[in-house]
Amino acid sequence: MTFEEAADALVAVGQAFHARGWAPATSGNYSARIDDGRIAITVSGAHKGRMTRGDIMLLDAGDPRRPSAETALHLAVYRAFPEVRSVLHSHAAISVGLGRASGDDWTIAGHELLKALPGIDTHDTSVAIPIVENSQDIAAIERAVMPRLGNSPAFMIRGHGMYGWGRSIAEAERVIEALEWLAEAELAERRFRA
Ligand SMILES: CSC[C@@H](O)[C@@H](O)C(=O)COP(=O)(O)O
Ligand SMILES: [Zn+2]
Repeated sequence: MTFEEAADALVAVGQAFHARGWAPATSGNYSARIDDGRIAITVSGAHKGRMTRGDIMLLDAGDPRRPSAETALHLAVYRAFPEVRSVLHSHAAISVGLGRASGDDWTIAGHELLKALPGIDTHDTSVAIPIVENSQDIAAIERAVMPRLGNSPAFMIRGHGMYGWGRSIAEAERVIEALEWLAEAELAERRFRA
C-alpha cells in the first residue's frame, strides 16, 4: 500500500464513520502502515467526515503538522502486533455507553457476528474486549491496556471510545463495524429483557 492509497482509504473510513455517528465533532483517528513500514495517520483535530488526502500525514517524514494526539496508542499496537497494518479509533454513543455501564471487560458470547473478528469461525465462543480508564495522559492508557490485550483485536477506553485493528484497513474497519453492531445488539437485548 502506497501513502496515496492509504490516505484515500483512511479518508473513506472517516466519511463512513462520520456518517454512522462514530466520529462526532472531530473525534477519532485512523492510521495505516504503508509498504515501506512508515505510518500514515490523521492529523490532529481534523473533521473526520470532511477530510482530504491533506489531512493524512506520514510520521517520521519531517512534516511540521501535528499528528493525532493519540498517536502513541496506534504505535503501541503496531509494535505489539507486527502483522497489523491499520488501527482505527471510533467514538460511538452506544459502545461508549456500554463501556461506562461495564466492568473491566466487555464479554461478548454466542453471537454469529463474532465470526467477523479475525480467527473466529463459530458463534459458540466468547471474546473479552478489555476496558481501561480514560486519561489525558495517553502513556498511562498505553501502560494500562497493552498488557491486557491477549488476542483481542480491540480495546475500549471508558467514556471515550474504541480502538480496533487488522491486517488491512478493510479488516480493521470490519472489527470496528462488528463491535459497534454487537454493542447495539446488546443494548437491544437488555431493553427486551428489562
Ligand atoms: C474532539 S474530542 C476527541 C479527542 O479528544 C480525541 O479523543 C480524539 O479521538 C481525536 O483526537 P485527534 O488529536 O484529532 O486524533
Ligand atoms: Zn478519541
